[in-house]
Formats: sequence, C-alpha cells, structure tokens
Amino acid sequence: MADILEQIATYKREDVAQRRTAISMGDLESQIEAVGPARGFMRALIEGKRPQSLSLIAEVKKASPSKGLIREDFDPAFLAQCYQAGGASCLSILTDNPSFQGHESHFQAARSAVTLPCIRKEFLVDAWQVTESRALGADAILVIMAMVDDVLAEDLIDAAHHYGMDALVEVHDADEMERALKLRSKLIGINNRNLRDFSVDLKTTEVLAERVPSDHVLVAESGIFTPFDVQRLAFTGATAMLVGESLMRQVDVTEATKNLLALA
Ligand SMILES: O=C(O)c1ccccc1NCC(=O)[C@H](O)[C@H](O)COP(=O)(O)O
Repeated sequence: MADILEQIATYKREDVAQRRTAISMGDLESQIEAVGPARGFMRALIEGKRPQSLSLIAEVKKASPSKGLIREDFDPAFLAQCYQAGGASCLSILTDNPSFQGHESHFQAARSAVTLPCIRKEFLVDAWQVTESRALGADAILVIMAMVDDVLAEDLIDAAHHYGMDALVEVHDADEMERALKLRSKLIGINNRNLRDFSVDLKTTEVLAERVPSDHVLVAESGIFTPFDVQRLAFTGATAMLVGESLMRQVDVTEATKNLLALA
C-alpha cells in the first residue's frame, strides 16, 4: 500500500493533467495581472519576529489525513481575519480537497479578507501549479522535498521567483536538508511531522536547525500547541512557526492566537 505522500502525488498528477486542458496559460497570465503583485512572505516573517518568540504563519486547515475533521464551523475569510487580529504575520491556506477538505476558493476568500501574505498550502508536482498558485493570488508556495526530485524542486523555486513569490522548502530529515540547502530559496521549513507515518516530535527542529546557515530563514512546522513549545523552538534559532490544528480547534481563534504569541 502506497503511503499518503505517494497517494497524494498520484492524484495530483492526474488533477494537474485535467486542469491544464481546462484553463489556458493565457487565462492564468490575465488572472495574475488582475491579482496584483505578491505580498512579501519571507520579509513579513523576518519583520514579525520578536525576541524569545517566533513570528507566526497561521494555517487555515479544516481537516487532515492524520486527524480527520479538525473544525466543523469553517469560514476561511472569518478565520483569516481572526488570525490577523491575533497577531499572525502570514497565513497558510490548504487547497487540497481529497485529503484536507480544502479548496481554491478557501484560499481566495481568506487572502482577500486580510492584508497578510499568504502561502498556498498545496502538494506541487508540476511547475504549472506555481503559475496557477500566483493566479489565485498566492504570495508563496510550498516545496516538499519528500515529494520532488532536485530538478523539479529547482524548477518550482525558479517559477515562484519568476512571479515574485517566495518558496518555502520543507524538509524532515538530514538528507532532505542537505538537498534543500543546495537550492536557490533561503526559506527553509522543518516539519516536525513525519508525513509518511504522521508521528510528530518538536525535537526534529531542535536536531536539524543547527544545519541551517545564518543567511537562511527557518520555519518550525507542525505540532505546536503552547507558548512553552514556542519558547522551546525559539532557542533553535528559528524565525517563524507554522501552526494549524492547535489554533483551529479553539472557539475564539483571535484570543488563542494572541495567547500562543503571548500577546494577550
Ligand atoms: O497534517 C497532516 O496530517 C498531514 C498529513 C500528510 C501531509 C501533510 C500533512 N500536514 C501538513 C502540515 O505539515 C501541517 O498542516 C502544518 O505544518 C500545520 O501542522 P499542525 O499545526 O500540526 O496542524
């Protein structure tokens, strides 16, 4: 049985093949002109960092393969506004539907409700998806090293930079980190979640962070629940954190965001 990443990669390739026939490059380019320039994602993370804390990429996440349905009462635009009011520096919005119950419309609704830079959280297997992401308004894209070879990773990053977007290059182990550091993006994410077996351990960031050169911006991702977790990760030299589930499960998302950032 293929693991979840292989399953996702398989249906993404089929999905991209269909989408490319339905929408022309000319249409995408016109949409890109209409959405205006990308908001600086990496810059906002650096500017949002405070001493002994981390800037926040807050994730709009309805469901996941590891947890099932996370939030029933799901209004992407409202949640985006709560995150902005709570002090987030950037947003992450899932658009994958089969595994996360996300949608492109969630991305568009969330981004247009705020002024924050937004990353399209999608599983990229083809550079065409980068153009599509910019047409949706994305300010950054995700490159998951466990899912792409080095040539595709570089193509995705080049395409992102061509459109003025940042590329968050995500790793989970030392081999992926070594590959990632040879690429042209200076934005590195260490995912504390093993995407193949779903185990989560904040030690992953603690162990791998020392390999990240000081001219790179480090994001600690997944499994972050408390201000204590945030403090612990701030010691690693990370600049930012990516948080979904722990905020999505709260009734008052604005207050929960402030509490996590110790701004309440
Ligand atoms: O979240 C999952 O179950 C998952 C499964 C397979 C591939 C990716 C997955 N999640 C993507 C992420 O890494 C997280 O959404 C993100 O880092 C936020 O994590 P969390 O705060 O633990 O929701």
